[in-house]
Amino acid sequence: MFSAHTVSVVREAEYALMARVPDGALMRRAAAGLAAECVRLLPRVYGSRVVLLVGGGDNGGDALYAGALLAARGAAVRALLAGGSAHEGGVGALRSAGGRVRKFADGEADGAEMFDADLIVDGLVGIGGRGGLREPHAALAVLASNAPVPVVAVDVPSGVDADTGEVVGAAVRADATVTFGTHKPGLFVDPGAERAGRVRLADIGLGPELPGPGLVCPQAVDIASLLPTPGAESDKYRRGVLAVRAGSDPYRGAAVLCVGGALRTGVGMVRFGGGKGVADQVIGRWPEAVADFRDPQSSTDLSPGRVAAAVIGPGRGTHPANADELRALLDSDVPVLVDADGLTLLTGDGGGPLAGLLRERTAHTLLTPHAGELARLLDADRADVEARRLEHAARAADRFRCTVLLKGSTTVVAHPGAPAVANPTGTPLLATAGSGDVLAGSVGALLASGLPAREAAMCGAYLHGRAASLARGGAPISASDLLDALPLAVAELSRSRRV
Ligand SMILES: NC(=O)C1=CN([C@@H]2O[C@H](COP(=O)(O)OP(=O)(O)OC[C@H]3O[C@@H](n4cnc5c(N)ncnc54)[C@H](O)[C@@H]3O)[C@@H](O)[C@H]2O)[C@@H](O)CC1
Ligand SMILES: Nc1ncnc2c1ncn2[C@@H]1O[C@H](COP(=O)(O)OP(=O)(O)O)[C@@H](O)[C@H]1O
Ligand SMILES: [K+]
Repeated sequence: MFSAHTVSVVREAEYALMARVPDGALMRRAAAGLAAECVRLLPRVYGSRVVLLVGGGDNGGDALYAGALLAARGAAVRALLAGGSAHEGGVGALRSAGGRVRKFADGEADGAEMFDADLIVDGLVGIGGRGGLREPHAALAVLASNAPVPVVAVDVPSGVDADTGEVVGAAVRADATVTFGTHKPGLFVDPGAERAGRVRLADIGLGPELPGPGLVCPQAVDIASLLPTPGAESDKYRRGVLAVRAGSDPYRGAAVLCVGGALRTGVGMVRFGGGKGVADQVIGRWPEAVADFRDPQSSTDLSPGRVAAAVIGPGRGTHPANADELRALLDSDVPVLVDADGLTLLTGDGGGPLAGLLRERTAHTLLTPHAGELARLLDADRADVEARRLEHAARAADRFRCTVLLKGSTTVVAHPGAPAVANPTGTPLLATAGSGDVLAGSVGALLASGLPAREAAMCGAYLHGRAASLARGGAPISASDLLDALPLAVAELSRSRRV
């Protein structure tokens, strides 16, 4: 599990560590880690051309000391200083090692050194960056991103907010980022994650000073250890029965995809509740599902003994009868996942009785909105939700006192009082109709297997993203392809558990 800490936490930890180590030791450790990554990225060090982009703070200092280490090994290192001042010790070290330093003039559009370089090191701003990049930093960031040369970012790509991943205006697009002491949340959450490239953590001895993380990014082994596996004594009831309330006459496919997502993730049984037209379609595709034609609003089917969890919403409709159905589910003691039309009902909940029920629930509850749905739930702007995904998911989790999985370019999971989760898997190919219905079924299956909502959400999002990558080897996929690939993703994780 990768851990990330916010800037204020990192600063506090750094102060505590600095009190115990000699002056300048941390920067030298950081520079050594950065230089090692540069060596990995260069075809060879001796005779290579390295350009450092250097801002006025310690981020620039790291770049300068790393440049000095490379210059000492025979690289031709040039530093372009953005602004009037730069870390004095770093400038001195680079010059002593044979590197050259020049100021990048305001309004200069050239930066020719960059286009001839073998590597560009982005030391414009790190965790001290505030707001969008100013000039000449912004111009340098654009030139570096356009040069056909690998870029390594120091601590965070300049222009990316380290805490949120937000990008306002120009930002460096790095091939690799060397981050110090701990990961920063913005390296795992888009749009920042997309700018960071491959992220490597350089140890500067900060670990003992750090409290628990603010955000985690689970890896295959973490998901594998959470994933329920049937044991010798398992039967279909012990493995978990999932109630699916998805689909309606106009949207029958949503029911088929949601039930399929559950079955292909692994569940004891799916009980599908809905009208005859849609139920026939579900059973036609998935004969192993059990169709329930009883009044869907009746809560008699919702005792925890009968079903272990329920999914409601995909393609279900937003009529008053659907609101009654949702109310009955929220009123039960069964873990519930609310998606799509279920979220719309929550949004249009005049006076908030449904939201009130949500807040009072003691059973696990999970909302799975995309950015548009979350914006409506919070009465916020969709663009703001996409720019600052963690903040908005956390706000919804606090407001509704439940777990929130926000879908999109980076899927994030928020749960009151627990570290946020950034999902590392997935591809933009997932942006295709019906893939959210598959996710809802898949996460529902994990809830029914007994995982708590936060863990079910992180496992389901991980599997869904892996399934998309495995489905057609990078070619476009449809939601149905995801169903075929989900078992491959589960099997891949099972293998990683055995290693
Ligand atoms: N504090 C420590 O113990 C350590 C810090 N380290 C490095 O130090 C960095 C933090 O250094 P600083 O606190 O000096 O901060 P930074 O160097 O990240 O940024 C501050 C500088 O950037 C300028 N700046 C801020 N926002 C800007 C914007 N939007 N446009 C243009 N210029 C902007 C400021 O005027 C200032 O000159 C870390 O990211 C890391 O690279 C490492 O050396 C490890 C140890
Ligand atoms: N740009 C993207 N990159 C990665 N995943 C994405 C992207 N856009 C959407 N997704 C994923 O695709 C799925 C789409 O779900 P959703 O928006 O509910 O669509 P639908 O309602 O058509 O099923 C979600 O799992 C989401 O995280
Ligand atoms: K940087």
